[in-house]
Amino acid sequence: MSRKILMLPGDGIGPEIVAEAEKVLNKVNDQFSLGLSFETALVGGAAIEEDDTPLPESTLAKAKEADAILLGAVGGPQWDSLPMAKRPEKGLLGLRSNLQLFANLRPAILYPQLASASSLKPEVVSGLDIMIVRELTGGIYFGQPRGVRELESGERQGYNTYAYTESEIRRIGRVAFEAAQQRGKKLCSVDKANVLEVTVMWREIMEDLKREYPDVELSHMYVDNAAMQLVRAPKQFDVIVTGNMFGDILSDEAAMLTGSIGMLPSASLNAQKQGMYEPCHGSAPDIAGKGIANPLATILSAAMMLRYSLGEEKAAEAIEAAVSKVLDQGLRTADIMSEGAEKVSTRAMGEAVLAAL
Ligand SMILES: NC(=O)c1ccc[n+]([C@@H]2O[C@H](COP(=O)([O-])OP(=O)(O)OC[C@H]3O[C@@H](n4cnc5c(N)ncnc54)[C@H](O)[C@@H]3O)[C@@H](O)[C@H]2O)c1
Ligand SMILES: CC(C)[C@H](C(=O)O)[C@@H](O)C(=O)O
Ligand SMILES: [Mg+2]
Repeated sequence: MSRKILMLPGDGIGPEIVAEAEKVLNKVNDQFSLGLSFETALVGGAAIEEDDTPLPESTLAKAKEADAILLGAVGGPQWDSLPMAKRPEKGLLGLRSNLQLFANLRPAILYPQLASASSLKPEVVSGLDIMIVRELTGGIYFGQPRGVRELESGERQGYNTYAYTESEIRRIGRVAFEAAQQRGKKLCSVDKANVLEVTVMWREIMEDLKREYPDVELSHMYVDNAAMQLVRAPKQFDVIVTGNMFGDILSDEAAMLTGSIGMLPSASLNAQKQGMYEPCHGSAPDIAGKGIANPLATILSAAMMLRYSLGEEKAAEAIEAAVSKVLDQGLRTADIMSEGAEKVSTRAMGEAVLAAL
């Protein structure tokens, strides 16, 4: 059985980190006889340069055919002045919406070896293991109408629409309840139901779903409080479910609890469990081309791919164990460096994971 993996390196540090993850995937492919075949395509700024569009038809076609996709990152300052529809980020958003990848899983796990790399006190974060379930194809990211219009006064007004249908909320709610059932059985739904009608309905639907999952303890929290609680006492959370934009923000915040955004992987799944896997961070233009980016979030995203889209739990665990081993060996990229550790490059970190496999 051959399974197709599409690699989309993208921009900035994307190609550097995807190269390391690809080596790791190749190695487990051999070790576990996974029958994976790889293809590469352009997305984001790299595709704009080549094809004048952030999501070429050929890339979308390959993405639809693939069993799973591994994406590096898109974007960069050289494309920031383009009109919204032509920006690199539209390539990523287009993939998410075209493939209906509505369920974004962002686990924030603190490796014990990195307790001192977190900006929070070790006792606050030690043992941290939370899962943020972010809705990814709706909400204010995709709501219509949107744009910039001119008012009668002649002043310009920018506007976006925060909208969710009941079915969109229900399907992400189910993913989150099921995730909680397989973990600590606690689900916190994050909203702004004291101000926004759409999230009043969100809260009602989560309450309604609760009856189908009597073993899960459901709580609700306003997003501003959630942002605060995440740094005050993050271990109170097990699974968090929230909309697209709140999830974007809270997951970057959660990343820092684990020491660095360079450690946070993600899975974006559709109803068929086809998935796109990517680190939560961006293209990091400030360090691109220097060979110092942390490839572990991307390597851990490859492990999530094996687990969620390909059903290869053993291979996924092998990668995760290898990552843990290189951290045990004291190897650190600059972002997670601490006293007494050995600072290594992107490539050296990738090679160390390979060796640990
Ligand atoms: N999924 C994606 O493709 C994605 C996600 C976020 C941002 N972006 C895009 O990336 C560009 C830069 O955005 P930003 O600066 O806000 O966010 P960013 O995540 O790219 O960078 C934020 C900070 O984290 C650091 N960082 C990020 N990843 C790292 C890694 N693997 N190792 C070490 N350090 C790392 C960067 O050096 C930077 O200081 C923008 O164009 C943005 O739209 C893309
Ligand atoms: C690049 C951007 C469109 C994207 C998002 O906002 O979803 C990124 O920040 C992410 O978290 O994957
Ligand atoms: Mg983000």
